[in-house]
Amino acid sequence: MNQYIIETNKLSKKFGNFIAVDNINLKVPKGEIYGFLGPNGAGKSTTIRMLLGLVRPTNGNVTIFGKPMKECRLEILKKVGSMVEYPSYYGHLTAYENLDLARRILEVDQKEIDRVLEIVKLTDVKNKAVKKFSLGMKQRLGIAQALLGNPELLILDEPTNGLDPSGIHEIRDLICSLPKTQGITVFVSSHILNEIELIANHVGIMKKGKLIFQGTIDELKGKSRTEIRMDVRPAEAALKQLTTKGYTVYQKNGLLNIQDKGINPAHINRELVLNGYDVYQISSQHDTIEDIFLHLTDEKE
Ligand SMILES: Nc1ncnc2c1ncn2[C@@H]1O[C@H](COP(=O)(O)OP(=O)(O)OP(=O)(O)O)[C@@H](O)[C@H]1O
Repeated sequence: MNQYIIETNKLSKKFGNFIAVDNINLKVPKGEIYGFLGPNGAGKSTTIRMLLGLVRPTNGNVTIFGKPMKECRLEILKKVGSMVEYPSYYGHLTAYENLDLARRILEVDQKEIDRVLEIVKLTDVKNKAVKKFSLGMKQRLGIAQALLGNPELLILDEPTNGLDPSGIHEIRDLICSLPKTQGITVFVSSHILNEIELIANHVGIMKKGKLIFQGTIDELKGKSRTEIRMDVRPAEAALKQLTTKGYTVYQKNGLLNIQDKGINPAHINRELVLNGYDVYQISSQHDTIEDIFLHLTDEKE
């Protein structure tokens, strides 16, 4: 079988003349947590709706479990669990009763209810009315519902939206456990990199409908730039010296700055000192992964 659980080929969606999703080629490896990132309006939800067959692509196609969505929709969706909006429940019914309704519609065995409640750690409160649940508990119940029938793939659209830090923590731990304990591949969207960085091994980053990055978290970190700041005198002459050596240098507030990938402050320091410049101060700073994300998704760029 194909090594990718989800693959899209030039997947696109237009609403009138507006291109919400523009030619994206997603590759989601089996057994991994794939973080689907991007600012609000970048096209994440529209993509997810196409993955679930809820929205028809304008162009391109979706392959899940190696099968084409267009022809094998029902067969595929039997093995996919999803939570794409705030889940809605009957507040006066218990967690168990709500899941019982859902599992009847899905035609899965009643035993599934206790299994999924255990995974999301809601067994102790299964007989409590859902109206008494916190938002975090409701989200966990939504994930429990998505797990009914033991899917191979779970698709979650912003599952931590609106949660407090402890609720976020609970959902994060739960998502992290799923590939290991249940062998499930998880595709999860978020507009917050920090959340995804802690759980995902692979990420796709959307900006204005385009997939501008796809790869591992380590590959994303590899895009980090180093910024070197120096107090060198005389500054003008030092700037010329470094420029002739091929560095792109600019002057700001009397200091010289170089911003690039893979530059070494020790090499620059040596170059300056050996050529008779006085280096009063030199510092280097790496982009954090958050800086890289903001830089990639910056609307101005
Ligand atoms: N049915 C629709 N008709 C017209 N435009 C739409 C429709 N659905 C989405 N859009 C537009 O497509 C763009 C992408 O929306 P989408 O919801 O996919 O983004 P998103 O990345 O999920 O952001 P958010 O997190 O805010 O939902 C937005 O500009 C949105 O206004």
